[in-house]
Amino acid sequence: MLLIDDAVDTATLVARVRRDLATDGCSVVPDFAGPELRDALRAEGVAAAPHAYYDVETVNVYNTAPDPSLPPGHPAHRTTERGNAFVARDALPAGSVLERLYTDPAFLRFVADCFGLERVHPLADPLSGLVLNVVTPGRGHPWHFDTNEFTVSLLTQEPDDGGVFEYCPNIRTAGAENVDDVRAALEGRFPSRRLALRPGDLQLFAGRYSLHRVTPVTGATARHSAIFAYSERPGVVGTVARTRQLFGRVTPAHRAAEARVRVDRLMD
Ligand SMILES: O=C(O)CCC(=O)C(=O)O
Ligand SMILES: [Fe+2]
Repeated sequence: MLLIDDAVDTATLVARVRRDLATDGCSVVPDFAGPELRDALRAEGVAAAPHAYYDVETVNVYNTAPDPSLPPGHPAHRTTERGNAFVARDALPAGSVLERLYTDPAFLRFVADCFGLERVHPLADPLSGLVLNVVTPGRGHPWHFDTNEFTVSLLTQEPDDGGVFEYCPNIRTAGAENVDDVRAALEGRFPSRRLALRPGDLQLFAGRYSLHRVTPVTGATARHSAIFAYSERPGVVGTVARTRQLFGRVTPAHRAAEARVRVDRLMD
């Protein structure tokens, strides 16, 4: 097993994560990666970061195009600049700890158990399944919902200051957008939580229902986090449009597969 030590009482850990996810949509396993792995992960992030695709994009929390037909005051009208940048999976070296962890069968089992799923699969997407999220000083990752129902992430480098993960637990559901609450959150009038993440901490998060952001990074050090995306169905590939936005390019696999997994009718 990679990273998951046989000595770890996985059943107890999974039970705790499931409780956290049920109540908050989020759970953190502190020190998931021990000191030696932390150094390797940090080095992998630092080596990969120059490959990040920078394009300051104007986005709303749903990552949707402007829609004048929505009523005035709808949170979709409110836009900000997305200042973070992603390194695509294919820019990480083969055999990296991140790549091995992402596809490790024991880790897949652990993730599936934590989210109460029969199985999870690494995405078939050559770019977006495993990414490094790079937030350089002065930039942040603004409030948004994820397209994926759940993600797993691992902080590989901590900023000197700022760069805090903040979220509004389960502010929307599969059946209800709750736009009044979302608007209140964007105006700082809705309860949120802040996570004090340290390098090596594993975060399991239901990001489709919990509005979240990374506050602007200050100081000299960039914030790096590895984001692991999984799907319940094998073969999931992102859309051409979204892939181009995130990485500035697409692959033949994206052109070949414009269909994608949808489990609800929420805005993107
Ligand atoms: O980097 C993080 O901790 C959060 C990233 C995130 O929310 C995302 O990539 O959708
Ligand atoms: Fe997110």
